[in-house]
Amino acid sequence: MTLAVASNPHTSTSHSMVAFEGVTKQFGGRDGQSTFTALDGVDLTVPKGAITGIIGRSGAGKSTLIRLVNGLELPSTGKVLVDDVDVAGLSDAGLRTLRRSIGMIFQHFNLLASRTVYDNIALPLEIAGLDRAAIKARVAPLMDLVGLGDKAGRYPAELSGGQKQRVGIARALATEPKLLLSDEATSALDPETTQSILDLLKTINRDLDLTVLLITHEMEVVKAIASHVAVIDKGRIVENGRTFDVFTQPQHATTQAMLAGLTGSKLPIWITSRLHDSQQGAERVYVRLIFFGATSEQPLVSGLINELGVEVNILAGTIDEIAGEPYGALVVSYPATADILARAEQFFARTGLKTEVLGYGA
Ligand SMILES: Nc1ncnc2c1ncn2[C@@H]1O[C@H](COP(=O)(O)OP(=O)(O)OP(=O)(O)O)[C@@H](O)[C@H]1O
Repeated sequence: MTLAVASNPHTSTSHSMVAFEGVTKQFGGRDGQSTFTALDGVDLTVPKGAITGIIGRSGAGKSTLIRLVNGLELPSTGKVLVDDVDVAGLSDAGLRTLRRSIGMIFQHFNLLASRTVYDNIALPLEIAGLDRAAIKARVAPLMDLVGLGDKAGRYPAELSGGQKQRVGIARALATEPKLLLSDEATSALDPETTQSILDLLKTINRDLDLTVLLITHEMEVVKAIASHVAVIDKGRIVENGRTFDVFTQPQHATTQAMLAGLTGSKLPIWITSRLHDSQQGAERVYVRLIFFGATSEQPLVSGLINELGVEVNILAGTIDEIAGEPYGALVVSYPATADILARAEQFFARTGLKTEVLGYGA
């Protein structure tokens, strides 16, 4: 572990690869300019060995957050620790060592057009002063790992977007980093290519035990591979935790808005238009049934129908996977008589099925 320093005996026992502690970042303020607060009191830990997503809209502060990790920016107040080392306290040599231990991939790949695939991947190793034999020993297996074993002599202009990002990933891995930063790495790719790059990142995370911190504005990316997520809005972390928890029970309005449609939370207009809040005189109740964990594997819809002894209409739904865990949401309606409502409540309590009453209607 290249970053371990003698003054910190706890480095190997820490569970966080990156820790933001009360980080604020302001820009401007000189020559009469007004200051702009890009990050405001950010507290966040990035667990070792996991894939963590930071999601937010354009201008939320994602790039600033990532640039603080490799010391391209320094916090105005607070601390950024990488493997327990305070980035702001590093000497130039320490900063160079830090940057070699952090790989980075970009939305537009940032390959050198005049260099072949092999030479692009070799570049960080040349800069680090490795000899030709050592470079070859490192680059050849990396090309195989990213599936470009037969493209060594090709130039970036001869590659597809997905292949370019594979070169970017191999280059990022050349110095055997412990942390990979991904800045919108799939935003310029089509959905199918995005999926193949996300699969590759997942494989690398697992096989190389590499911590991944990715920033994105695409919920799909987080949902597909990130076990942990932080939602950033106007420079503040408004919500964070396990992706499954945040996506199935979003607490903040920004998260809810960004998730609309992704996890079956947005209802079709033909349903919302017939709903009202009052139970008074309503014929039917509209309920969202949420399946996850143990409840995703049981025949609970047929159980509900049997229990109530009336027809249950299924109106909308989604069955999906979030960060590798099954998740489903079904919107159903059934008669809103006192007896049936009470029996449904009992059924939900007994089975542990999570539900949400959406409203009442005809
Ligand atoms: N060097 C700088 N000087 C002044 N303002 C800056 C600087 N860097 C970033 N900002 C401002 O800080 C805010 C956050 O920018 P940042 O690039 O971190 O957002 P982002 O979430 O990555 O957005 P995007 O997805 O559009 O890249 C923006 O309003 C931006 O204009």
